[in-house]
Amino acid sequence: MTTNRLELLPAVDVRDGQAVRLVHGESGSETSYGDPLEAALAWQRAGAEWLHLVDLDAAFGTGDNRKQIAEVARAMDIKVELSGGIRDDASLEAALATGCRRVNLGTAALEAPEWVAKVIAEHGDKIAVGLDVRGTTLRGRGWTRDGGDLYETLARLDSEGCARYVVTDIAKDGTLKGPNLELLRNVCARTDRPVVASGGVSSLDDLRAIAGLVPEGVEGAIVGKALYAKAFTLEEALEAVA
Ligand SMILES: O=C(O)c1ccccc1N[C@@H]1O[C@H](COP(=O)(O)O)[C@@H](O)[C@H]1O
Repeated sequence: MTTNRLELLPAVDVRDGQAVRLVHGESGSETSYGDPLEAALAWQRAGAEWLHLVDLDAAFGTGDNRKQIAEVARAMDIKVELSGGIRDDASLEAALATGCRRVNLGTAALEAPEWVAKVIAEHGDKIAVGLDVRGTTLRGRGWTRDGGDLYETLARLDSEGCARYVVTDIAKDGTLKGPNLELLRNVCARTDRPVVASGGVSSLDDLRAIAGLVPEGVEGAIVGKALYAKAFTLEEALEAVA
């Protein structure tokens, strides 16, 4: 169900215990922004309704930050979208046990389609799928491996009842080069499920442009680097899309 106002999801991506931002999702491109809990609490204090919380080590397969991620999720009064390394029953159960509002499945949607269909049927809108793309090719395992065609996978997930998609243009992610509005429009044209935009937001005008796609099915936007780089404040961002 889409709302009229664009939802904003400030991001806290955790690598090796630190809040970081990557460029194009590339391992080794990290800029560190300190303690993840402090970052998350700062976004909550600034008025966020959602937190997009990512275990990057689990996504890359370089370990995990599960205990710390659970502490952050549990400390939040706001809704949490949790992702990274949720690929089987045990990791899904652990993620949902944090009290998060929903989880985002990436690699599993590409490599374990039967399991994903099963958990969509079991958990409904607690499951979103992250469609992380280069061009129209999906990428999994920390965005290091090709995982099939965007629109074929979208059609399959739609038929299985997937409630929502988080669409990331990897070429834009962490670059402050503006969102891929064409990609968002194209995905919205192929599904009636809400879409959360991710990647490239650099300015309040970018957020206003994404907000202009709400009637087409965009429900929210993840904002990372721009907030950490202080291109604008979260308060200004919330005001811009109000
Ligand atoms: O958010 C990133 O910058 C990122 C970079 C590289 C890989 C993953 C990234 N993010 C999130 O990870 C999940 C996918 O994890 P998995 O494939 O399910 O283990 C995806 O939803 C992104 O939100």
